[in-house]
Amino acid sequence: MKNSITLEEAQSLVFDHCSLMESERVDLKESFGRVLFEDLAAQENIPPFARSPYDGYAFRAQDTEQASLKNPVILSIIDEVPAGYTSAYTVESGTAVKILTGAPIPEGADAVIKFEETVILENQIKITAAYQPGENIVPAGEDVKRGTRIASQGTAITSPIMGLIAAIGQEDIAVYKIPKIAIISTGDELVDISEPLIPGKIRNTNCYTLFGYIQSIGAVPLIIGTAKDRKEEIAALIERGLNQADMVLTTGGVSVGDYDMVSRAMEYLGANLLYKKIEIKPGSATAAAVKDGKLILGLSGNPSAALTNFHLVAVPFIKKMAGRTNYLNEKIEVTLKKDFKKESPRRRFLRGRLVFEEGISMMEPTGGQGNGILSSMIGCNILTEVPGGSGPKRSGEKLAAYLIG
Ligand SMILES: Nc1nc2c(c(=O)[nH]1)N[C@H]1C(S)=C(S)[C@@H](COP(=O)(O)OP(=O)(O)OC[C@H]3O[C@@H](n4cnc5c(N)ncnc54)[C@H](O)[C@@H]3O)O[C@H]1N2
Ligand code: MOO
Repeated sequence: MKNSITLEEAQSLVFDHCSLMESERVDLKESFGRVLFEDLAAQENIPPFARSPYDGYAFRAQDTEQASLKNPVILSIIDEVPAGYTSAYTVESGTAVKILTGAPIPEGADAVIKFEETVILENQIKITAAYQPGENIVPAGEDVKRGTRIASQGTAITSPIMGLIAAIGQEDIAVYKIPKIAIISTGDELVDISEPLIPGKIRNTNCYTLFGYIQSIGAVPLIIGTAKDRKEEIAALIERGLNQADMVLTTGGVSVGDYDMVSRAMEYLGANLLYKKIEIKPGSATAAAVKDGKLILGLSGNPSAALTNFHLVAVPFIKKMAGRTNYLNEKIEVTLKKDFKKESPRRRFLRGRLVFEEGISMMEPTGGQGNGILSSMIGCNILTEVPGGSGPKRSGEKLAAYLIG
């Protein structure tokens, strides 16, 4: 077991114990946000045939080689092809087929003229300019060529990917199963929303905040319950969580106090403790263990300490387990919009919002930075890093930040 490690060491220790979810097949309509278990390639060209992007006439470009205002070319209309149909005729020299937007280019034709650019005579059209082969023709495979990869394994399915899956005619897709995440709250002081708030007690907020965040990353939260500060009670709930879910999150009871029982409960269960304490602020109070191949991550009771760890350790882990190949928080550079007056003897993460001002990425703090403050998580979409050993930071200074969510 390691004590007091860096964030990166903690991430690498938990990633080493990450088993990817198995696969299942889902209907296309159920696939939004699911993670692809297979590479998707186009078996056919999209679109499948060369088509007209305009309402007009299809003809042979060669017929118009000498065409000009003074020397117009007259072509006979031999057929009409609306979208959804094909023409039975072959366009020979001197002929044209009336074509509607989206219809396949008839055999023999290699150019299209828009209605408004022709003079329409009875059963004939007049063309007064030369057209090049391929002009006004959308080739087969313009969007995606046969054999091209549309999306890779490990990608979360987005709306355009859904559309392209439809384009290749796949009704169902292999995806990773959705991970279930157990949430356990610990602390004698906690009461749930339905219970009276008697002196000395506080409402359990962590459980609901985590519930929402877990849903927001496409995993399924399971509230297992609240344990008093007794290692046996916590261990029993962790055991239940391990039986029902793919990973267990606890909150509270991970610091050094007499009642901080979570790591003791992990040991009591026979779990393999990976680490205690990460060198970050907030969120140093934490512990991680593995049992039955599943991760048990002990988060702090303090809401922002818990959420800093959640976003920097638990979320990448859950995304990785869910099959995502892009599971790490994206790192960007931001300019501080306001001073941060405190010193940071230890590496610190500030809660804020990414805003753009005159093209510059700025960090606007979302509120108080104390480790017990939850309200500054509202609107927070980046955690900005103040390196350990820093003095106060002034507005205008540039810092690294991690996108969360
Ligand atoms: N002597 C020391 N004391 C503390 C240290 C230390 O290094 N030496 N570290 C402090 C830091 S930093 C933190 S963070 C906390 C971590 O404490 P725990 O993670 O063990 O959490 P608790 O003590 O159980 O609770 C802390 C705080 O959060 C409230 N809480 C707990 N659960 C919930 C919940 N589900 N919803 C809302 N709020 C919750 C709890 O009532 C406490 O106020 O330790 C410091 N102490
Ligand atoms: O140790 Mo606390 O978890 O930094 O805020």
